Amino acid sequence: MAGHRALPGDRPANDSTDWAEKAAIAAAWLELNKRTFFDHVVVDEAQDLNPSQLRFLRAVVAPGDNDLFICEDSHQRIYGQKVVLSHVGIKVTGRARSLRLNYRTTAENLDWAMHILAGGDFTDLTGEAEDHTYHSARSGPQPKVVECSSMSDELDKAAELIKSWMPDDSDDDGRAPKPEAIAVLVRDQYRRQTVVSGLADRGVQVRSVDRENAKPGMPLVMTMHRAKGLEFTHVLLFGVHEGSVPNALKDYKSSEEDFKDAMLRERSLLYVAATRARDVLAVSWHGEKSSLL
Ligand SMILES: Nc1ncnc2c1ncn2[C@@H]1O[C@H](COP(=O)(O)OP(=O)(O)OP(=O)(O)O)[C@@H](O)[C@H]1O
Repeated sequence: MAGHRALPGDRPANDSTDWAEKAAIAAAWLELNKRTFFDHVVVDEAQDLNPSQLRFLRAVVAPGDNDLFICEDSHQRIYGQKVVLSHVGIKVTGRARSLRLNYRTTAENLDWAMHILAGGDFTDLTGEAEDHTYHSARSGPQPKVVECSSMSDELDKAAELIKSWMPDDSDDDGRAPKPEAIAVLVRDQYRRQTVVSGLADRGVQVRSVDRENAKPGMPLVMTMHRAKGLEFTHVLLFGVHEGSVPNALKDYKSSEEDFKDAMLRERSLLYVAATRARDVLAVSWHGEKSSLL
């Protein structure tokens, strides 16, 4: 079994090639020399791998029963471009299965999150259109939608919400959330800093989380990208306004195809962020409401 994690922050291992190029070179070497190193490889979050990384994974494992086990969710593709597995030599025809039951979040939160996906045109790694229907057997409150008049107002409302979510000393029935199970998710590091200091000014101490593991004891503030794969009992999506989520995407305006794909990733980012909430979800913005909402 092998593990590989590709993150946007991956830096070139030396000055000449980046990780995608290394994967392409390694795949070509393995194919040319007819070498494999593993009998079985399990891949998670495969929607975020690029073609050369997938080609490398195909090349490094010996063809046989259960050689490659790939988990992917095209709705959570927040990095990279669309890939079709058959184009990189991975044949899955007739062997792919869709999982539709969400164990994490409530039906109310899931419905809200699926509504964001509904405007997108998603395809899975087999190249088939992906439908947006998931189910949850759990239920809870409707997501809270908080329109604010200014940044200061949005921070005031965020502080109120977090205080109301914080465990009360008198709670001893075990149902109060742990502080670190409360998260504020923001678009970028700049907004993260604004939220951390704005909440501190309002008497709410929170912990900013970057690459390190989150420590317990305080609510957490992190980017939506950083929250991928994590879950919290309470989540506030802060600053969901036009120009933030979706981002301005100025770099993609020259090609319609690239722009559409970048917009799909923005949709996925908001979907990923919303589905981090197990129980309680709130979303706030000021200015122009996000067109994805
Ligand atoms: N069969 C199950 N019964 C009860 N709870 C489950 C079951 N499977 C998963 N869960 C719970 O659902 C949540 C999500 O599970 P998991 O992280 O494995 O899903 P995932 O598909 O990797 O999520 P994502 O990709 O959205 O981060 C976790 O809290 C996990 O404990």
